[in-house]
Amino acid sequence: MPKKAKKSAPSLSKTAFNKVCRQLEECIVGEHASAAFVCGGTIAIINTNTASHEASAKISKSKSKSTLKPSKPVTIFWTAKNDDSKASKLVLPLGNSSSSSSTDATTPAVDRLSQLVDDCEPAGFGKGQEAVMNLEYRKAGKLDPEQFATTFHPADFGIIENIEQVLVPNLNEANEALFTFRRVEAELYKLNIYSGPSGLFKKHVDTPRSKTQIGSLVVCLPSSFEGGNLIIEHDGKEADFDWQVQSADTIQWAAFYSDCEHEIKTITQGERVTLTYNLYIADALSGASIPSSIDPNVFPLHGELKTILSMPGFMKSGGVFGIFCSHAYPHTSKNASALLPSCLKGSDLVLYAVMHSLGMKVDVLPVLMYENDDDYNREGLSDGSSDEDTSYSTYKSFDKEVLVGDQLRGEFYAGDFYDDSSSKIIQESCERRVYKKPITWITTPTNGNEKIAMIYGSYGNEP
Ligand SMILES: O=C(O)CCC(=O)C(=O)O
Ligand SMILES: [Fe+2]
Repeated sequence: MPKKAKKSAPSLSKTAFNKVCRQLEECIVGEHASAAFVCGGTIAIINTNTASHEASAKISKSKSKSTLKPSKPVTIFWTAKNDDSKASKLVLPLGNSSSSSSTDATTPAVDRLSQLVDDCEPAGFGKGQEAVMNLEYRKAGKLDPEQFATTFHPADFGIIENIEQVLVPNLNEANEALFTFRRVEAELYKLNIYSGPSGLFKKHVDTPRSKTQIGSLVVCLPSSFEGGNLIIEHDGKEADFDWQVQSADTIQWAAFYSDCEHEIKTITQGERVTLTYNLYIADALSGASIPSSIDPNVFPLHGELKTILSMPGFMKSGGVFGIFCSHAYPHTSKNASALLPSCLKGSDLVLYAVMHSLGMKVDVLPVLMYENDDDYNREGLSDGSSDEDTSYSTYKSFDKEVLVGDQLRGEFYAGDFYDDSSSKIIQESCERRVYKKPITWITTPTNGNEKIAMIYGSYGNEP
């Protein structure tokens, strides 16, 4: 038995190192797989003919979705296209007793709904930089927010708080704020009507209107329709909001991160009337910040990572891990790096918080070049004999190098770097912007990452 007691464990062999990295990868991929990217619920309408406490009782017994207070019927006011001196008014759901109290009670409610449909303009979408109108891709009507008013506001029903809890949680380490306290602000964006038998909106992402935009909220007003499922995808997972069954008498809503690809299946009958809102990250109003009690160490990932990182000999002399984000971010503005940690979504936020709480320094950086090569997922080959620290960057070997920028910034884009015709100055300044330390890549971009890049180049709800 060797007498000499070792002061520290030897570095891991390549084989052992790869094994640990694979474990790390599994934990992170598991976190990506379990993270939420949507939330939603329903709000019953108080039937003004029955006592409201009956309605409330009925709702509180209904399933786990949203069991918030019921809503009064929703009124929409707009100016008629042909007669802008005349304000039109419609109450949904149709046939609710309160609709007969309207000023133009002589017009049947169902005709006023048809009038609203007629007064909408056709809704376009964006294909790359271009505004496009293509009824095969999107068939819907729209009113801009300055063209209508509504009595509905999502904040009245706790929807904003629901969204904050699921999509924008505040994670604090032992009461020490990781980020400034985050709130969600909803900005009314459009009224849309998708009409049977052929209304639809094919796969797209919601084009970020600002660097703090994090998601979209769709509120489906009570109006009977068939079809029209809203399907939202992320990272191979799918959420299917089937609103047709309760469409006639319920408000139904869904919120999701705006980089998640989504579509509206064909509306085969009726009118699917929605209010859409852009969701932004906003700092707490002064004095309004409630310290979060969600500590990153509650996540299973925390324990798993801690075990891995404390393995004797693992990355003994330090190093850099590379992990691909699960979501896309608007990151080209000048203050993107200051904003980004607090705009992180889903599993990216959890990873950031967990790693930070384990004492790691975490940066969010842009990937400037990544080639999807057949060989990219191959683990570094190893003869199992090396004890060298320098072998660390070989867990994943990418055939083409993955280029990472040294920070997020407005003037940075990959084209700078690759354009052969670029002047020397541009190339030199790009050279300085590339992250220089060797990176041990733990994950590969998921299907989603690559698809997102493509989608952003193609279909958005705006150019
Ligand atoms: O109406 C919906 O369900 C979603 C609408 C939508 O995706 C959009 O307006 O961009
Ligand atoms: Fe959309």
